[in-house]
Amino acid sequence: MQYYSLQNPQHRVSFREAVIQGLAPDKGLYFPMQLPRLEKDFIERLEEYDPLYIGRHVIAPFIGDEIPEHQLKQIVSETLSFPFPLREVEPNVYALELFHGPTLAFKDVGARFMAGCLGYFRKHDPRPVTVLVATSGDTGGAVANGFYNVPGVNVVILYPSGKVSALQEKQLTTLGGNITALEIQGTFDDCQRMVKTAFLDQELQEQYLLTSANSINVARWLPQMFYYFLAYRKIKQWKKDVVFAVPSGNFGNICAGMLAAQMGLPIAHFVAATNVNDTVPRFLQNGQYAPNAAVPTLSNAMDVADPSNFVRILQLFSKSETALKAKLSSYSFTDNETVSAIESVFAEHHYLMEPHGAVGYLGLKQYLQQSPNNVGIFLETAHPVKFDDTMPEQLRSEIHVPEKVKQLYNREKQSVLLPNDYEALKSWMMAVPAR
Ligand SMILES: N[C@@H](CCOP(=O)(O)O)C(=O)O
Repeated sequence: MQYYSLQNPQHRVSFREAVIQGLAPDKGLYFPMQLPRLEKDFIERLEEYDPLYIGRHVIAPFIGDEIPEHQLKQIVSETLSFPFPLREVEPNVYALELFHGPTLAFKDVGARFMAGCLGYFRKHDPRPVTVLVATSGDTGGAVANGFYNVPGVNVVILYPSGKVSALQEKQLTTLGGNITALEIQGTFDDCQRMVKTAFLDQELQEQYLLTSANSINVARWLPQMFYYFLAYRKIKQWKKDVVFAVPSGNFGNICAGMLAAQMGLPIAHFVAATNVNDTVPRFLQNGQYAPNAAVPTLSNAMDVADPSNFVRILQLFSKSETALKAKLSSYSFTDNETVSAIESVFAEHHYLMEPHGAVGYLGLKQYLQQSPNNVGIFLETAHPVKFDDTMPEQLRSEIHVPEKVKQLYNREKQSVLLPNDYEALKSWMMAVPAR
C-alpha cells in the first residue's frame, strides 16, 4: 500500500515512511492510494472471528509486507488488550464503551498501535525519533502512556494551559523519562498549528527526526476502525439498520468509521456530534468551511475549531458534498444540553455518561427522531472520572474511581510553560540537546 499527500497526489510514500514522517513535507495528510474492499464472506461471518484476528485482517492491507505477520500479531494483541463493551442504555440506543484501556479514553487504541509500529520501524535505526503531539485532553495521556519507555523515541506533548481536566493533565505531565509536556498559553488549534509548522521547519528537521502522534499520522488514525468492526461483530444479528453517533473533535475517529463502511462494513449512517465548536455542522448546512476561534466547553477534548481529518472525510467521498450528506449528519450541542442529557439519562436509565459521550448521545437521539426504524450506537469515548471536576455535582459520588487513577492524584505535575508562539517552541527545541 502506498500513501499520497492530500496536498499533492504525486507525492507518494510507503506505510513505513508515512508513519515516520507523520505529515507530508507539503503539510498534507497522507491518504491510502486504494481503499481495500473486504470479502463479503468475512463480513457475513464476523461474529465467528476472534477480535484479534479481525483487527489483523482489517489493518493488514494498509501495511502490506512492511511489518512481518508475527510482529503485526503482537502489535494488534497489545493494542486490543482490553474490552469494548456495548451497553443498552434505552430501547434502540446503545453505548459503545471505549474507555477501558490504560488511560481511560478511546485514544489508547491508536496510541498503542502507533507505538508498536514506530517501535518496530525504529529498532535497527540508531537515530532517536521525536514525537510531537498536540492535545485537547485525551490524546496526550494516551500517547504518553503508549510511548513511555519505548527505546529510541522521545515525546513532546503540547497542551492548552488551563483547558484540560485535572486528571487529563496528571496523565500527560507526570510520567517524566522520555515524555515532556509543554503547556501552551493558547487553544488546542494553536498547539496543532505549532506542531504542523514544526514539520516544515528545515532547521528543526536538521536537529530532529520528527513525527506526529495525532490522528494525522496514519498509524494513529487507521486502527480506530477496529471499534466499528468489533461493535458490528456483536450486533450482526440485529435486523435493523445501524447508525453510529460519534462525539467529534479532530474527526479522526468518525473518519476511520467511514473508512470501515467504505471497506464493506454495513453501517447505514454516521452522526458527527460536536459541542459548540461547530465548524462541520455549519459546513453541512451551508457548504462553507469557516472555523471560528475555539470555545472552551465541558467536553474539552472536542474543543477543536479546525478538525484536521475533515479533509480525509471529503476525500473518502471524492469531495462530493451530496454523497457525503447522504452518509453523514452533524449536530452541535451546548454545555447546558450536555448536562441535562447526563442528568436525565442517569435519572431514567441509571447509565452515567461523561460530557463527550453525552454529546454523542444527543446527536444520536436527534438523528433517530427523523429515522425511528434505525438502531443507534453512540461512542462513549472516555471514563466519567476524567471529568470529575466538571460532572454535575450530585452525580460525582456515582463515579467509580479505578485503582490506577488513585495513584495518579499524588504524582507531581512537570511541565514547561510557553507562550502561544511558534518561535518559542522552536527556541525551546533548539536549546535542548537533540531528543
Ligand atoms: N480530541 C483530541 C484532539 C486531538 O485529536 P487526535 O485524535 O488527532 O489526536 C485530544 O483529546 O487531544
